[in-house]
Amino acid sequence: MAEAPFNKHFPVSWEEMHRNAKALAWRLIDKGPWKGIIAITRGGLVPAAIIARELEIRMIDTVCVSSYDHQNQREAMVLKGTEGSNAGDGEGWLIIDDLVDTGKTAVIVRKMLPKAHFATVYAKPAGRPLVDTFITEVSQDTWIHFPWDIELQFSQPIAKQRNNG
Ligand SMILES: O=P(O)(O)OC[C@H]1O[C@H](OP(=O)(O)OP(=O)(O)O)[C@H](O)[C@@H]1O
Ligand SMILES: O=c1[nH]c(=O)c2nc[nH]c2[nH]1
Ligand SMILES: [Mg+2]
Repeated sequence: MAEAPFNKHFPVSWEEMHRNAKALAWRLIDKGPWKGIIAITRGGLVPAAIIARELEIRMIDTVCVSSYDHQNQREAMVLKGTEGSNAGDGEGWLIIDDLVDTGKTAVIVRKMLPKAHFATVYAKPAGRPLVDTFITEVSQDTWIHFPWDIELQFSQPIAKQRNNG
């Protein structure tokens, strides 16, 4: 699959992630009650844990999907679906992921749980129509760097990043 041109970089700290996941919990509390959460691994695990804590949800399961090797999107692999969970068609359940980008992962998981409420912390325009609730939108050519993927190091001035395309 062609490599997406990510011209902009959007690093997210643990504090921002916590704050935004909590903001998502605030949006979701009045849309409940929720029977449980399906976290899309691995990125959905962190916001799912924060939302589960805030909404006092203890029924949590996973759908395991992998579709990127770092920034290169490839065919999505479903490593585990909803078999064994009691989510049924998803009615009353929350699906949580860190972000929706092209929306491919969301399409796959929505098919498994057509009646679930799909919520992400971040959304890019191509995936946005597939999400019921999200907090922050970034442009399609932005790569979001999550705190579990990064470490502190020197960063180029924005002007230099622009010049390098
Ligand atoms: O909207 P899409 O274009 O499908 O991209 C979004 C998905 O990609 C990332 O997961 P990834 O497949 O990289 O696996 P990971 O969560 O284990 O890092 C991210 O966590 C979303 O699940
Ligand atoms: O860490 C990530 N940042 C992103 O912007 C992204 N898009 C798809 N998958 C992603 N993973
Ligand atoms: Mg993921």
